[in-house]
Amino acid sequence: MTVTASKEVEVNAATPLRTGASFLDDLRTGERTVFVDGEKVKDPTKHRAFASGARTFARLFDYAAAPENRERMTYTSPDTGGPVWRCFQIPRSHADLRAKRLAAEGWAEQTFGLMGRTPDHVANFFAGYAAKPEFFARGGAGYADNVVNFYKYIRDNHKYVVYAIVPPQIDRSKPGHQQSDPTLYAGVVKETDAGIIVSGGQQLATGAVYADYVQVSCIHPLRPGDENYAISVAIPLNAPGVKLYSRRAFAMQATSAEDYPLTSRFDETDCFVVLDNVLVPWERVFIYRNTELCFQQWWQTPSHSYGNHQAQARYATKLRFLLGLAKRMNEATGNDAAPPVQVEMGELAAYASIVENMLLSHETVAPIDADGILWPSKPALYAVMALQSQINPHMIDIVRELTGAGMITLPSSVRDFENPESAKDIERYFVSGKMGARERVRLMRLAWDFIGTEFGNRHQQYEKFYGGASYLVKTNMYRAYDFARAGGLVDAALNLPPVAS
Ligand SMILES: Cc1cc2nc3c(=O)[nH]c(=O)nc-3n(C[C@H](O)[C@H](O)[C@H](O)COP(=O)(O)OP(=O)(O)OC[C@H]3O[C@@H](n4cnc5c(N)ncnc54)[C@H](O)[C@@H]3O)c2cc1C
Repeated sequence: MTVTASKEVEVNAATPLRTGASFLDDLRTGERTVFVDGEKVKDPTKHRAFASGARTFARLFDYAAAPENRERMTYTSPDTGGPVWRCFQIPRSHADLRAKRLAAEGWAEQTFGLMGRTPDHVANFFAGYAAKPEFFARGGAGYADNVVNFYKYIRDNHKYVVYAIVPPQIDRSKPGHQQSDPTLYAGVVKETDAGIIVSGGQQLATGAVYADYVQVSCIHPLRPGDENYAISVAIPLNAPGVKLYSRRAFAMQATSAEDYPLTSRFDETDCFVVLDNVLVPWERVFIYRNTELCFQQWWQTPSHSYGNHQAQARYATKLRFLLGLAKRMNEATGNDAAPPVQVEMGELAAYASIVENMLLSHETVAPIDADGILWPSKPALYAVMALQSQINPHMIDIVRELTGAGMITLPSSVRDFENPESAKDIERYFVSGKMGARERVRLMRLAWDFIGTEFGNRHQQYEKFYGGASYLVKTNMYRAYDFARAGGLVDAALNLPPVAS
């Protein structure tokens, strides 16, 4: 949208911040192709699998648009002068990155860290791309403009982008072009004047049911012969030929919000994406048939660092929630004051504090490059990501250990409170020293939904894999660590002067 200002300077008019109501309207009329449970979904805002998730996303939009959160959640678009989400801000100072973290925590606190791909995740990747247009220019004229223009468009119009950047797990022993059919992996199959035609499948677009665009690219290293998969493009989720296959929708199993307090609100869904001859106009192509740029886009721009700075702010929030839950459960069981329990809680608190403080370290040990762009500390980022697949299950195990049968010894559902005959016993026996039966049952249900339900278990898989398989994340850490300094110490030890006799 452009208007002419009085002094005849052309400026872009600011699009008002997106509200929950406008997001739900867009979703209702978006006509995307989503399959779940044998059904083609007409309207995700009405379908049992997605309606409650849609309402949660709507609340996030409203939270960011609320005047009292404006300073925290938005900054001023340099192009329109209007407020836009802070996740799009390209940090140029340590204070900028801190402001971005506070915004990420603002949204994460609304979901207790239980939604990973909120609209600030991939937005941060695009901020990282836009910070380094010269990287994309290496692929040829026009690609830098394409990525910057798309970034400005999604920033100034408050668009929600997700990504599918991992090839399907069909046969990992072979590269894409040697699979039984080379069009199984998402890649270019034809080039036209209007754009490229993309076909194939890609995993795993979390949040895609609710988003406006999906970035399709590849984070795995590609080999010679894989050029067709070496692309980075943005595709509207309602473009002809885009199909989303949702995994089992946990919200459909939530018999009541009382019994499944988290499942019933925070299922963001994960979708396998199928592209069936989808036309991507050239303006939405950022990398084209270039294996080197496709791989390096994550590391030679700050995209991966910005996106995962947000992810770590979300994770730190979730761990704070876990600590709170464990504490409340100990209070309910009466074990809170037991010294061995406090030792276990101290261990949990140590892990949570490491994550929190490494997040702060992203900000304080962040170098600013020659272009004035701030890069969050890579060693601090990858140290936690590399260990997350180990510490997360260990922390969950400690909570399981602490609660004994507390999350299982519960009435079958909230309806047992409604039957006077069962309610009498439940109100009498399901109490704790400090809590009435209803309060205790609600707490333990919350814990079980966090840990034990399908929703809770998917989260453990999420924390292991959202940033890639751990052997790959550890490779990122290997690349980020200052081995020269470490090796220098050993050299110094080997060259110590002789000990005087
Ligand atoms: C809940 C969830 C949500 C996700 N959301 C998204 C998303 O929004 N967008 C997105 O693009 N991706 C997302 N991902 C990540 C992504 O789709 C993959 O799960 C992730 O990159 C790992 O790839 P893979 O699952 O194919 O596992 P594989 O690459 O097949 O690896 C599986 C396991 O095999 C072993 N292995 C394989 N090769 C090696 C090797 N060379 N050395 C050592 N061990 C090896 C390791 O144990 C590894 O963990 C998500 C994943 C999950 C679980």
